[in-house]
Amino acid sequence: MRNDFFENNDKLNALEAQYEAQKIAFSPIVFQVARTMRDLNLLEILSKNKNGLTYEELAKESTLSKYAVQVLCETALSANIVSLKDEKVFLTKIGFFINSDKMTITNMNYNHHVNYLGLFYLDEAIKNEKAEGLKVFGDWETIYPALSTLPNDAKKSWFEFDHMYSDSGFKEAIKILKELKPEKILDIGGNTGKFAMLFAQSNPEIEITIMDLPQQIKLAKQNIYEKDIKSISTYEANILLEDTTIPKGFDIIWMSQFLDCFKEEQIVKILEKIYASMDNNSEICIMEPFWDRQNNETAAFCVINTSPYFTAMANGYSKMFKYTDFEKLLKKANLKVVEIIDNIGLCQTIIRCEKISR
Ligand SMILES: C[S@@+](CC[C@H](N)C(=O)[O-])C[C@H]1O[C@@H](n2cnc3c(N)ncnc32)[C@H](O)[C@@H]1O
Repeated sequence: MRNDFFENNDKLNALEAQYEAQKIAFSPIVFQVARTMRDLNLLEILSKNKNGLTYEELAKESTLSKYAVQVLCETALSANIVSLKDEKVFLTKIGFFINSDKMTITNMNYNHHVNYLGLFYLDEAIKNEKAEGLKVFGDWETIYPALSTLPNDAKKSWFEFDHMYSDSGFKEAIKILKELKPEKILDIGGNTGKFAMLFAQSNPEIEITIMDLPQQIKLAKQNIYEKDIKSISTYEANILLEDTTIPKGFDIIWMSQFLDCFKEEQIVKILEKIYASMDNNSEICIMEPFWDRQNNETAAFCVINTSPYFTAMANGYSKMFKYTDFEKLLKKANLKVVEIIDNIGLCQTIIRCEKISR
């Protein structure tokens, strides 16, 4: 496992560094231009015209004005999204990824529809430890109860982002959980039931219970009903409330991209609550994208840069973890790590833990 990401990152000379700083200063503009070119089909048109197009030709094919095409293409040129040769515009490899790569498309939609407006309030959110950016969608303390009622584009982009990263690990995760031979699994933060339903479809003999907030359980119940799955039950609860207890009798307590929704003190309390529900044979399986356990720097970059969403939009206080920080919380909750499995799906790690005193 590599863990040297972003080391030695101060090697540029002053001029190079100043240029990099301008890329950051103008990054919202470059972002919006790239997205607009993607959404107005300009990148797609260029991808189909391998011999390049003049601004006039691109304007004609896109039914936009020459001014519109040129203003977008010049920013795209400066960002290496297109190249220009003999007055013709060509799509570069970066342009190709912006237009066609699923991960780039999903990240861009999520940043545009969920984060863009709210991140304006990041400084307030950082100071107040409150999701101040969420006011662009309504009067909410955290995004979780708001998820099912977000504007359509935001809701779709949020779920696509969430599902792309966690779903990519589900198949392997199911195999790993099955090998542990559980009879009953509790899926805390099971959201709309995607994991539970996938699990249940191939393992109908194993009982699985989804625990989540009422708004998500409502959607999960609908999905389970539509698929007519009998082995899934639901439990509506806010895990943070003092009087919420974790039901006993589960062999595996599964949490996928759940604990990153909370601050450190809350995570320890949640783990202690779970600990109290466990018997000597039960174990906790946590799936999280830890930035220091990724297998490449691109993935580490994506995971790290999800954290400011938690600050400005989700709750004001949680983040994506560095594993070396997270393991300290497990210790505090008296849990012993028995196995760490990296490279699950796009970016996930599964940690298996049991009670220290077992
Ligand atoms: C990032 S999503 C992860 C969903 C799913 N496990 C996955 O891997 O895609 C976090 C889930 O935790 C739930 N959640 C957040 N705060 C909660 C709380 N206080 N009590 C119970 N569930 C909560 C959210 O409703 C959401 O479904």
